Amino acid sequence: MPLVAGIDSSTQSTKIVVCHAGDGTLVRQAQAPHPDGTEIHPDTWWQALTQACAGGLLEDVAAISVAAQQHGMIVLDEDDRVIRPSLLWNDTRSAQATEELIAELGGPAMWAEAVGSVPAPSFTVTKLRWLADTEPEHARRAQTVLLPHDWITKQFTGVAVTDRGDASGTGYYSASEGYRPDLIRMAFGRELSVPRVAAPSESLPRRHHRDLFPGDLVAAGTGDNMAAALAVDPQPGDIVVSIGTSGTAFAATGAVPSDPSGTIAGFADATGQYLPLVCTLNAARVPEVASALLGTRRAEFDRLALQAKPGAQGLTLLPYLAGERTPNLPQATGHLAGVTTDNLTPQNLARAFCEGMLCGLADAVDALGDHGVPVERILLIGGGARSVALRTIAPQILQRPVLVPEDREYVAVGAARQAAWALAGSDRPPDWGSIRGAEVHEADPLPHIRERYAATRASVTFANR
Ligand SMILES: Nc1ncnc2c1ncn2[C@@H]1O[C@H](COP(=O)(O)OP(=O)(O)O)[C@@H](O)[C@H]1O
Ligand SMILES: O=C(CO)[C@@H](O)[C@H](O)COP(=O)(O)O
Repeated sequence: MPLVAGIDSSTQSTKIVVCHAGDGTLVRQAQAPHPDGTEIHPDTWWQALTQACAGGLLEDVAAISVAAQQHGMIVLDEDDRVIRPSLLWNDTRSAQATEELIAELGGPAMWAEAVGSVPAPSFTVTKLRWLADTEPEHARRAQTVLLPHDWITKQFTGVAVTDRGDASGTGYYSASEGYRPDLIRMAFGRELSVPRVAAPSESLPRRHHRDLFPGDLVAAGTGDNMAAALAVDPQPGDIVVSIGTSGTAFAATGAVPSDPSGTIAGFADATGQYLPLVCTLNAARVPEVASALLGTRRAEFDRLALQAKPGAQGLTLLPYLAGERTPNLPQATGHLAGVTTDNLTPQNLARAFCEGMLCGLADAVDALGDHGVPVERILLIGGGARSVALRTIAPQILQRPVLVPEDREYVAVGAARQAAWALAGSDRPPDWGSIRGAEVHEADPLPHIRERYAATRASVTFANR
């Protein structure tokens, strides 16, 4: 049976899985870390990819596909050289540019109508405005704008190609109408060259880096959330919640809900359908920060959080440690509220950091429900899904059964499935059995924790950072 590989170049690391093309059986995998920061030179991703491929990881692989963190802006000059490090999805310095662009098109509803989403500072279009305003010399040299997965794919194929899923996060691409060069002009002052949008199962010839990947075919690739959807194949009623650097909640739908409030991004998926998605900036790193403060390893942190009573005796965290995208508070900081002489224990602190982060995701799930997306159960993935504390507390806060599929790098698996689809040349992706071996977590919902979280948020005035 031929082998295929999926590459996930996400915020914190590059992960690669090699699978059987026919049924998705995992054969081997590798990963390499990325440095911290909200601005990264693409060469760094290439170094991590090369490191993960060491020892012939891709040597007998027939087709590969690259999925990557969405939205990052990579600008190339006329010789296809990277002009400056990429501003990532979690870089909030284009907040002012975002406000300006929303107003210039006539308000949020006009954006939702034009491209399916109201831009947040994550979106590429806002970073283009920031570049034009702040670094005119770099802007002057820019000829092409790419996303992270486009750039990595180009290293193998030599051509600038993207897919509708990742393109739908730029802010200048409409899943129904294609590119909107007028919006690039509006943001940047002139047009830029953009990658061709490949069909979902298209394959491209590999032209470069035979040393890393001797096989012939490269699939179109996609954004990391779109690849995760391809891996777990959410059915009607399933909401995928991913706890990575970002927290995301999304569903696969035939039609996209148009949300002029900007809470729900109207992304396209990697198959020809849609992926309405809510994204927070603060997810796995929230408990990580508390764990570092407490000097605990992960298992010990989880034990502490589960020793505390639900509600952490009133300790409430608003988890906006990195600013926030949903709700739209790019300059916000985190708040720990309700501290008393009795409740500031390591157990309560651990629990409050888990609960606060999950309350943000519960709001995200509710937003999808409020816009008509059926919400019956949660499929929990991402690095944070490995935490016993988060798995246990999630059904209490998300107030639905939580299924945790077997421990896999689902973004990389989805990319591998896209590679298998391109290799097969079939109408539909091959059946890989999606969420095999899922563990089901159920618990009585604890709405009072969310009510206190909402009341705390309503009581806080968010100062600038
Ligand atoms: N066992 C675990 N318990 C809690 N968090 C974990 C565990 N394993 C990994 N993580 C967290 O998962 C995060 C990485 O998740 P991942 O989905 O790979 O992120 P990204 O896609 O943003 O690079 C890290 O912040 C790490 O702390
Ligand atoms: O911006 C979004 C979604 O719109 C993020 O979900 C990024 O795509 C980064 O994902 P992770 O690396 O955190 O998984």
